[in-house]
Amino acid sequence: MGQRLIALGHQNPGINLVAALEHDGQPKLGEDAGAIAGVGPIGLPLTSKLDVEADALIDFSVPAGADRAIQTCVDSNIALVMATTGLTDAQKALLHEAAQKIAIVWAPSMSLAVNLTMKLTEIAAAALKDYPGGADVEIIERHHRFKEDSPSGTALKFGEIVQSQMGQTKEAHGREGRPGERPRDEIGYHAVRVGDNPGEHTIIFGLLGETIELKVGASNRDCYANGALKAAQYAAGKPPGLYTMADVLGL
Ligand SMILES: NC(=O)C1=CN([C@@H]2O[C@H](COP(=O)(O)OP(=O)(O)OC[C@H]3O[C@@H](n4cnc5c(N)ncnc54)[C@H](OP(=O)(O)O)[C@@H]3O)[C@@H](O)[C@H]2O)C=CC1
Ligand SMILES: O=C(O)C1=N[C@H](C(=O)O)C[C@H](O)C1
Repeated sequence: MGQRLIALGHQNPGINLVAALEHDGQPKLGEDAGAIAGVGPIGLPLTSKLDVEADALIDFSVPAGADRAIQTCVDSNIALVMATTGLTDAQKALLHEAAQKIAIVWAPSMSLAVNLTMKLTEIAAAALKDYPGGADVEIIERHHRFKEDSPSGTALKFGEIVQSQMGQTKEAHGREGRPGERPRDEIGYHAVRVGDNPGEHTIIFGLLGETIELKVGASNRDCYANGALKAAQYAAGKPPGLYTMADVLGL
């Protein structure tokens, strides 16, 4: 994601890239970030410390990196776009705390199509919450083989949206053996890891007699990078608070 952020940020006239950050142990520190991202040298060496003025920082890294990103933004009083998934409960609490001091856009998916599908999911879940006989909700996600967290942050967010409307109390992560009849008040999650898939989510509402499926998929990762750049523009200069991609996109 870092490489696409650099490439698309460099091409975007509304963005001025001032630093490209990596962790202390990254062997490419000092190399030009544009060259690494495939757009040719842009005069920004990969660095592990933010030592220039900036309006916003975008974090696509790992949970350990997210901690440092939050601290850097609070210390430097700059806006944060938190795109990293798989955060611990303690890190989520830290984000809420930091949002008292700085503007933070926090979303498991920066994609317009995904965030719009979240709205559609909310509508479907609200409409089906009292459906006679019950509606079974299953969420299937597919991602590339390199993904470290499962299920995806986006799948969990879809589940949260469904749960907020329909009130399910149980979760199932895959099924095997003889788990028996499916409880009505369960959300099922299924994480598929295949090749270089940039991300697909399907939310199934299964009724007796018919089925609704909401499906959203990326063709490449630029939807996430462009969304994150838009979120940075939105958050720069905003008062402290926790903002969503729905805020950024006006959904
Ligand atoms: N919100 C959204 O729209 C999206 C979110 N994501 C999320 O973003 C995150 C990154 O995804 P992706 O780019 O595919 O992952 P990658 O593994 O390709 O990149 C992770 C980057 O973080 C670096 N890193 C590793 N350890 C640390 C550390 N301790 N501190 C700081 N940086 C570190 C890695 O460096 P090194 O190469 O040396 O290991 C690498 O550059 C994931 O959580 C993913 O789920 C992804 C796409 C969209
Ligand atoms: O790791 C990825 O690739 C992605 N991660 C995010 C997630 O966990 O939801 C968003 C997107 O689906 C791509």
